[in-house]
Amino acid sequence: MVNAMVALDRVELRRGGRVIVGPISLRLGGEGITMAMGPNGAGKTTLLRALHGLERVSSGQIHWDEDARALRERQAFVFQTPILMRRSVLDSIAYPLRLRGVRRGAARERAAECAENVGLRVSLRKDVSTLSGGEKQKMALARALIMDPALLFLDEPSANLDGRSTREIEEILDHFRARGTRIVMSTHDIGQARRLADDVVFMHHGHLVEQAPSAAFFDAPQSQQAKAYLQGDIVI
Ligand SMILES: Nc1ncnc2c1ncn2[C@@H]1O[C@H](COP(=O)(O)OP(=O)(O)OP(=O)(O)O)[C@@H](O)[C@H]1O
Repeated sequence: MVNAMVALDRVELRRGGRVIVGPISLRLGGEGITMAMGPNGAGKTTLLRALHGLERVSSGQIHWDEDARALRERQAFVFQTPILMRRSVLDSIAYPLRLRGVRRGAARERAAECAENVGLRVSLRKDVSTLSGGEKQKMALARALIMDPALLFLDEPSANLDGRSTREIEEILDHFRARGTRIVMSTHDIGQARRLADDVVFMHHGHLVEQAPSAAFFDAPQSQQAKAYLQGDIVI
């Protein structure tokens, strides 16, 4: 297990003629669950996407530690709105394995196990387009987990889920953290953040406002913006 994972050095992302994130400098360690928090439009999704390599950085640098290379070779992203393919649930989950040349029978067998692990209790022969929002999210999580990722990004993974499904997802994430999966995720669910986070990155208007271990952040947030956000007030 690595002790440090990634350092952002004055990273800025500009889109449409304006800065949407940055400049941000921060360092993330190599273990546990980092929770990106902050109001709508704070830049959480953009930050996660940039870390996953989906967004071009306009200036500054993202330095991955030498030891983090092994993590990066096995990374996955669960999007807020799952990407759907015109396939059955089983074949959608199996898809990443099929892409890597795993035979259909073996890939489907593993896909069924992953569906079971995330509590996806539907017929796996169904077309994914017929799933409910929460079921689609679980399908997306199963599809990410089938690769047994070492580094997992999740953008509000339980935004569409009811309480029970949310807890099921949290148990799964807990389980993967315990197995050493490094998780970086975002949520607006403060209860979820308290339950899961090891450390918090709090953003506002594209800037990093605060970064702290979870207990310190929730017990004694330092910034007015974080205090307001945690109290459910409007963040100015
Ligand atoms: N491709 C883009 N072009 C222009 N602006 C963008 C682009 N992507 C994101 N933005 C803007 O950047 C800002 C940050 O967006 P982002 O989705 O990262 O925020 P967020 O913290 O994840 O928000 P939410 O909690 O609402 O999901 C927003 O103002 C958004 O409109």
